[in-house]
Amino acid sequence: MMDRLLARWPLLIAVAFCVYASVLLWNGFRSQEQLTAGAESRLITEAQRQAAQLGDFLSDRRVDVSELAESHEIETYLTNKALGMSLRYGLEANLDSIRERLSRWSAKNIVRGKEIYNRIAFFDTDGIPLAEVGPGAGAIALPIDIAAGVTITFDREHRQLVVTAPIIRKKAFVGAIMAFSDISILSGYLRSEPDGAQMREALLTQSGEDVIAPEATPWLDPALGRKFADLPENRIVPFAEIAPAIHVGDPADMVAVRTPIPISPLSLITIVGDQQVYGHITSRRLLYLLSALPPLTFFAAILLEQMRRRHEVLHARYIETTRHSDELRDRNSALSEEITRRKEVEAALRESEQRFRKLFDEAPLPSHLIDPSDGSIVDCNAAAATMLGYDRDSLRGMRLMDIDPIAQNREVLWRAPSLMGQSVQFETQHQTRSGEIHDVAIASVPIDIARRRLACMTVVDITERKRAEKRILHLAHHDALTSLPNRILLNERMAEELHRARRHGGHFAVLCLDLDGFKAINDTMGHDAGDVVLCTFADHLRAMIRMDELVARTGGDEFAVLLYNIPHPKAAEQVAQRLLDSLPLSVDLGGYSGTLGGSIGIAIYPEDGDDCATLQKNADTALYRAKAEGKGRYRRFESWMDHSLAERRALERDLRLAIEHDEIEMYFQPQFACDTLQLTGFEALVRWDHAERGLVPPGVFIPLAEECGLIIQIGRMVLEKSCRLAAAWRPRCPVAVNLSPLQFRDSGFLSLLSSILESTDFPASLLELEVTEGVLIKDEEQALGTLRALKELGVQIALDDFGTGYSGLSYLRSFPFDRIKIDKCFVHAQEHDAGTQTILEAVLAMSKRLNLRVIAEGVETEEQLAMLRMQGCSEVQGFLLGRPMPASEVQAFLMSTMDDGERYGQPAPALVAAK
Ligand SMILES: Nc1nc2c(ncn2[C@@H]2O[C@H](COP(=O)(O)O[C@H]3[C@@H](O)[C@H](n4cnc5c(=O)[nH]c(N)nc54)O[C@@H]3COP(=O)(O)O)[C@@H](O)[C@H]2O)c(=O)[nH]1
Repeated sequence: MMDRLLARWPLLIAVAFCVYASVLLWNGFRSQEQLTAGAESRLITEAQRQAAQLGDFLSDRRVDVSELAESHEIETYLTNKALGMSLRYGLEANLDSIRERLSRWSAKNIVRGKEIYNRIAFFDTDGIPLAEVGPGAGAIALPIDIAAGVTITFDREHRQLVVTAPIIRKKAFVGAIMAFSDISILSGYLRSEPDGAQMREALLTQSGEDVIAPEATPWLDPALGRKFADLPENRIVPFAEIAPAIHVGDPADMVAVRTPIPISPLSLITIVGDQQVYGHITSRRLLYLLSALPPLTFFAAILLEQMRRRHEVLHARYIETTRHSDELRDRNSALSEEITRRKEVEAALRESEQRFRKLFDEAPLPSHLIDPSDGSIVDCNAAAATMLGYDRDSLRGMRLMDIDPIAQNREVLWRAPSLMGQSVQFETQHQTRSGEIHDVAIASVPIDIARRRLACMTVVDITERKRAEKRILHLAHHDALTSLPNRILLNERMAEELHRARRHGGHFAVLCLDLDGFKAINDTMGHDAGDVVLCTFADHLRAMIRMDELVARTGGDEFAVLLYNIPHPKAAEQVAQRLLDSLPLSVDLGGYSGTLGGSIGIAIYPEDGDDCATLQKNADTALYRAKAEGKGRYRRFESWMDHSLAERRALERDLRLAIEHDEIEMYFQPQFACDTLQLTGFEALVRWDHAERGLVPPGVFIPLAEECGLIIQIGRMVLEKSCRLAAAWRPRCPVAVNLSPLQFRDSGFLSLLSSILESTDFPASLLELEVTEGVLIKDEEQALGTLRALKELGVQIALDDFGTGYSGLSYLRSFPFDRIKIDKCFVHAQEHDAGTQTILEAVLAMSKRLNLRVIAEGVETEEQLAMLRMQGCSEVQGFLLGRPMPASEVQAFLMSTMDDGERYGQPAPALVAAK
């Protein structure tokens, strides 16, 4: 900023000078004004003083004439006349004395040696002179303005001043005294400086027609008198304004002023050279000239500044032009190099084009040359023509959209990039001449041929890959058995719905369904039957749930329903109720017809969870609750249900402590031969007597231990204790130990078992391991291997809980079981359900054929025992015959049984065999 200002220093100085000069000029103008006013005032005062002198002279004349009119001679005459005195004998004498008086008086009024008055006369009321001195002029014109008193008038004809004093007696005009003076008497008072002097004076009558001056007054032409008479009083007027044509010296340099002379009809005209008035004052012209100086300086500075700027611009342009010409020279040489290089490149390009043409034509992959500006097929190779079923010439005239039905949708993928010379890859579809659609992958590269920017599109037929992808995608998101969406798709849809609900609000619900009774069918009727059941139930669900809602299979017999954007939470419960109302579902399994029930757990967003995992977990918790409350019902998740989770954690903690402190005890429940009721062995069952919780049933803590892995430790302890205790019993007696799936699959289990058998010295043949179907279903091959290895150790193997799991009768054939254990629910159900009875009979018949022993557990009544006997069951276990007892009581029980041997008949085969 400062630099820019400093660069303009001439302009700044000019501005400063202008300001300074303007102030000086302003002051000059002001003092010139004051001096002019002073000079003019002096001239006017001088003129007024001169006019006052003349006025005084005239005033004296009035007094003179007035005194005459008052003189006693006239008084006497008038009195005598009034008394009727005759002219001859008296009045004439009076008139003589008046004449004498007039004569005396005239002789007395002398100026510059000359009598002032030419004539003095006493007139009667008719204007007839009664007495007079001086040359007579006859009567005067009447009337006289008596109200005006003594007046001074100008007699044009005789160029004389007339002083008239009317004589009034008793308010009546009785005569007048009039004195006549040559006007030259006044001009004697006027100043005139004819020899080049500047000031001149003249008198002018009111009308301006008469001029009184001491000399010839060419400057006061009577023709101009009117103009002079009209001049404003006591105002200085340039002479040139009044009489431009009159030359008195230089009229342009003269000024005039009119000053009225008191008590007379005359004005004093004074003209003065303006040099005389304003001579000592700076010329206005000079001041005006000087006042032009600042703006001129300013404009000159601006001009200089503009010239400076222009110079700067021109200088900059000069430098720029020099630089450009240098650049131009450099570019010219670069251009000629470029031209040479381009020629070389063009030659190489031509060669490359020829090579490309050959490659393109003979390429095994279909290829098209497309003009991206209009999508026309410029060329294609033989492979492309073959693939599409056209000849090459026909294809050349077509457009891409003629062979690509969705080309328009794909245009955005390739057109603009191709126009900009970019390579792109995209997938689309091509239609053959016969209408067949192929999925294709296109690799498009830009290519310039004959100065045209083209896209070379190489086509790969991916129809098969697409089909496979679709299949894989479907399989990844759907259950292979029922074709329902699987858990993955459920999770995806749930995540989408969660996103929607979070943004726009609203509710959605997850319903978890579990089939009641499925396991029994699966176990007894086999996997194929189970599959039919699952498919039937899936179809039923699909039919019950709206098309726009999602039904998924999430596990074995577990299903889920996703209800999108439900209007209110109750809607989910209504759907659940409608589903339950549609159950139980009848299934026809080739001769056997059964029914399927279900339980439902509901979780609703956002009340029951605000993320997918929580909602699913809570729906599962609610399902668990529904089943725990008796199946065939729905439950919506409630927060207290979560408390059971907290409770579960506390239980886990206590269980760990119990294992640590060896608080887990062994109980043993006796087993008997069904027909003789002779003791055949014991089942080892754990008991946990908690200091505060009391007796915690294994049905509670064993599943928990399985979930948290503690079952490995408990199982080892149970096995070890059972073998150790049983080894001490006499007589030796078989003991069945429950083996959890986790233990079964534990890689160290076989060596653990061997070492326990060895350390406890318990015969392997007396040990029976009870396994459930759960150990088999995951990996049948491995399970079979483990079972065979166990058999090689010499232990017995029983299939526990038969009828409640997934397995069917086929398992009995495939795996080396020694005994199967019919679950207590079958034992209880057979009493009033003919179907269960039939299944039981079939199982027993098949076991017999396979030479398998069958033990039925949960026998509580004589009726149940009787039925089992009737059906040919080999062994029984149940509260009717003996409850689980502490280890400490087993030996006594064993002894009593032996003592009471007759009551129970012969020992069961196993016991016998053990002996
Ligand atoms: N892996 C292990 N599992 C074990 C072990 N100890 C027990 N368990 C399993 O816990 C479940 C419940 O066992 P429990 O409460 O001990 O019940 C057993 C019997 O008391 C009960 N039973 C026997 N007779 C009757 C009867 O007449 N009525 C009736 N209501 N219940 C009766 O049956 C259970 C024995 O079942 P099972 O093993 O299937 O033969 C249970 O599943 C046990 O397996 C262990 O050490 N390891």
